[in-house]
Amino acid sequence: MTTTRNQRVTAFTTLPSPASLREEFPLSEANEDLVTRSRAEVEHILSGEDDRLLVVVGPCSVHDPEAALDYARRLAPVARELADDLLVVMRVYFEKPRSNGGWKGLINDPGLDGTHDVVRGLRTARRLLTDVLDLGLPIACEFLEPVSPQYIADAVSWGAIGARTTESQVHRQLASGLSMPIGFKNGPDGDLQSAVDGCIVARRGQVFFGADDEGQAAVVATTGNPAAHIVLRGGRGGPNYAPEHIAGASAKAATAGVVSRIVVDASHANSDKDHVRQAIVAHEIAEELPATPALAGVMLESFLVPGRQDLTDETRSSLVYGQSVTDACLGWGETDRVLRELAEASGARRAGVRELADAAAAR
Ligand SMILES: O=C[C@H](O)[C@H](O)COP(=O)(O)O
Ligand SMILES: C=C(OP(=O)(O)O)C(=O)O
Repeated sequence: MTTTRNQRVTAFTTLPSPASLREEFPLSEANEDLVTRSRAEVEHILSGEDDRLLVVVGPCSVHDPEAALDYARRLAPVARELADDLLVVMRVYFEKPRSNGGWKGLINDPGLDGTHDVVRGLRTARRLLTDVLDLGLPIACEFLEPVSPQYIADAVSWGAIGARTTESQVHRQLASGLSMPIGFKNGPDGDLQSAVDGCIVARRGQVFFGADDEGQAAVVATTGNPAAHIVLRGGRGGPNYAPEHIAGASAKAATAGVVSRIVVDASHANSDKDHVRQAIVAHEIAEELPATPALAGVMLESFLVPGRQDLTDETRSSLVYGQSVTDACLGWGETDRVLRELAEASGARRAGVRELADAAAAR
């Protein structure tokens, strides 16, 4: 007997249903409130109703849930302290898009060793999400696999569609149905139009292939996501975090009828993936912030220990605790300093806006 089916498939492993995993690791009522409230706060920052600065900060990728939680325990009190000026959302990224192969994140390969125990990855991810929420921190994720959001998105307050998938119809459709604001990165080559187009498509209701709560293949119909917005992350031609880049992107977004406030990623091609440079970029953004009204938020890649390390068969058992195995990150000490610098700049911008409003009211 010959067959034309699945000639290159070696295995199908059935996943637990999203509903059963959520039942195993449920969100408490307090955590549901936190997710709902923080999603609304992000939306209000994007619309300008909330004049604080959104800061999406945390490891490039989670490879060690204990170290990520350790990081969250340090971030949570700082986030609370700076909450008048910043809305801090922690990067808890489980899915990594790779340029030319490599480890694809904790959900895909929680053992970091090519064993790809995805069911364990989903459980580990969900447990960490609930632990981070328990500390009072809202969560940011990149969504990469079209079905994985069903397992984790209820815990997420800000989502990204990454540079490598911003042109993908599958990801744009997915964003149209996600319950939180979604940032579309500009393309790896620096192309802004792909992010604008992503926002346009995501704003509209879509019909596409997906999975329902029971994990059953389904046709998904969505309302559209009005909070889809642009994230500037630099490109092959260089960085794009300067005030003129932000103003240009904002004008382009406004013309296209999408959210015109912008998030800037201080990492990736805006800092040439150099964590030392990332702190300089964040400093420049802070300096310009009072005169950059269209800037809604900043993304930082940060972990406990500065820099990055290679994940290989040789290093797997002796990895440095709290250091990134993907992109280089700011260390905790520098992160704390940068967050305070951004809070001060955001405070100055808020005071300036209030002064202008008072002056207008007095006229
Ligand atoms: O943020 C992470 C990385 O920039 C992205 O996943 C690509 O990484 P790579 O170029 O090392 O594959
Ligand atoms: C992969 C990421 O970024 P980008 O899509 O901008 O490369 C990321 O933020 O982890």
